[in-house]
Amino acid sequence: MIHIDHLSKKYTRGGLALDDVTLTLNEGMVGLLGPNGAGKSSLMRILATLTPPTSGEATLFGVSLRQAEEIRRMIGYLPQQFQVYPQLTGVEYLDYVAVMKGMTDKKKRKAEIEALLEQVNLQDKARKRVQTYSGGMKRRLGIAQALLGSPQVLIVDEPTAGLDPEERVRFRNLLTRFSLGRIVLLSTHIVADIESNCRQIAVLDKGKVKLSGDLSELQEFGQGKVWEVRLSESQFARLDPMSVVSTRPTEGGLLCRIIGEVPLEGAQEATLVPPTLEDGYLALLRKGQTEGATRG
Ligand SMILES: Nc1ncnc2c1ncn2[C@@H]1O[C@H](COP(=O)(O)OP(=O)(O)OP(=O)(O)O)[C@@H](O)[C@H]1O
Repeated sequence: MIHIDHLSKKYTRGGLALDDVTLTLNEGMVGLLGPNGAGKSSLMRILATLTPPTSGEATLFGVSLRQAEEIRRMIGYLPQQFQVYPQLTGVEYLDYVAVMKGMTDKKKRKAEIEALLEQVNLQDKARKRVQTYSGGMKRRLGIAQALLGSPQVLIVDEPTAGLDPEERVRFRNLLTRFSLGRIVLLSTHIVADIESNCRQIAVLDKGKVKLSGDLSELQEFGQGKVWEVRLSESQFARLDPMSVVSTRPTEGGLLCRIIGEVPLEGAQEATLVPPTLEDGYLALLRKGQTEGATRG
């Protein structure tokens, strides 16, 4: 279990990135969702002991962040900006990381690296220099290094950025298998990344926890707030773009899926529709902002 207790982070040259965050994260896959600048990376960097909190505390399976050495032995971490020395091959790099993680048995190290390369589908490129890798391949190497040593806690910051759809699915399945009996904390701003396999989610926005619970709670948040309406082009032009989820041209005008408390004035055929998870997320982010979909 991870306990995060009244954690705040204020950067010297910036505002409050985390504002009194309290969360309990259970075993399994945990999705950390939030828009750009919400504080996801800051929280992950703190949990990975790369930056200290300004105030507050956290424990990972009972170990305090202040015991940084012990925490580092327990975790695997994939940063958002993953950099590798380009002259190394994938295998050389993974071997180096494995040694740094204290894996002294050469034979075991080799076997684990080979297994991981297969899991992230990098066997063919493993003996080529990293400078010849595509962005997605580098990301997969990053995932492999985070998984080395089967850490109790895996912290992955936007791991699917730059992966093609096939690799995205492969990766989700890999993490789901890995999360049995462990905690995998995955940050993203793509709802689909957490939809199929996260038991628990936490939504951050502007450094604050907006919601912590299971997926159904997030979806529920959109209940009674999602409408399908047919609009003329001029009505559409007056809409607050933030409230429009999707638009489809039809014979009678534009069919729009809209998030708001009330249907639009003058709109034809406004129908309240069941929310998707993404609708719930968007409705949650809009909470506190100006409600209503029209500007006049
Ligand atoms: N080193 C830093 N110095 C100053 N401000 C920072 C620093 N790192 C992050 N911030 C600020 O802290 C806030 C939270 O940033 P953070 O990177 O944690 O958010 P995020 O949710 O990971 O965003 P994204 O999805 O865009 O990666 C932002 O306002 C950001 O500008």
